[in-house]
Amino acid sequence: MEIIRAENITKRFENETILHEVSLTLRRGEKVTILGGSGSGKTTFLKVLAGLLPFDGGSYQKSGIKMAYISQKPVLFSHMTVLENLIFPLKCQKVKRKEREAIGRVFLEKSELAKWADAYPFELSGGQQQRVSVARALIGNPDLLLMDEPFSSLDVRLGRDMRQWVFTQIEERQIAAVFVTHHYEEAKVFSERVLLMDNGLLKEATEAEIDVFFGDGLLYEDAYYPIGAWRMADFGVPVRVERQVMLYGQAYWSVILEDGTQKFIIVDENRAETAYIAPVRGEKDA
Ligand SMILES: Nc1ncnc2c1ncn2[C@@H]1O[C@H](COP(=O)(O)OP(=O)(O)OP(=O)(O)O)[C@@H](O)[C@H]1O
Repeated sequence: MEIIRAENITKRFENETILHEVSLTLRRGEKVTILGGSGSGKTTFLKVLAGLLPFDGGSYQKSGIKMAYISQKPVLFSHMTVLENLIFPLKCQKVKRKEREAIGRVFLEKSELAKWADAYPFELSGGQQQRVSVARALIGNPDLLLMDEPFSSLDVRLGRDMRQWVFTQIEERQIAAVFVTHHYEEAKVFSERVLLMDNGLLKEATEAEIDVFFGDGLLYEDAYYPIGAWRMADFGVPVRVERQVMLYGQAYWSVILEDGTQKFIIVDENRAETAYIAPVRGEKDA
């Protein structure tokens, strides 16, 4: 059974078109991952699906489902305790106080937050606040979970444990989910369907494109260049710039070193004095 159908969604901010006729249909319990470069429009699309942003063109239909949205950064009510924040969705669903507090305490236990039940958000670290956000999204028993890199602010162990817990909940309760991530393992493990947002266009991603996205290679003019391990260039090395290659919004430069070898480099715009040099086709980095 279809739960949402978004067709040809166009979204503009001022005069710039951010989403170009993006379509997505989801069935009950279906899980998709969306990958894409920074600024490609993933968050914008997720917010449109969540009903948090209006759109300019296309159509969006939902069957009467409960949705929850987990943003990159936690958004909690500052005047409510952790427990009150957590059980807010149950309050909206008119679950009795005693019952919702009991459910809340189980969720607090699962998210290793039991001792913070009566604390206020400002007393928690960013990672702890995010755990409250994640638990709050699940507690209301959603049919569809929209997740925007929810585990990226957690440390490695907690991120892994939370991810496992959320994935298990999604599986057991047949929750449909749209998951935006930069994490290879998350994308592969989580869903069979991986979509790629490329400058506001959403398309199915091939295995090769997924590998490219995760920095394992560069597809250019039908050739595949492994670029797995980045090396920092000595900026003193003179290079002759050949051409620029655009890939998922990222500019690579093909350059020739003095000894004639060709390299692909990414110039880190935040640190103009550094460049990252990648090995060219066939070359394995040490
Ligand atoms: N409220 C806004 N007003 C104007 N422009 C916006 C607004 N929100 C987002 N944008 C622009 O829309 C584009 C897409 O942003 P979006 O946050 O959807 O990207 P993203 O793919 O989620 O990126 P990231 O992976 O870095 O989170 C960006 O160029 C961004 O600057």
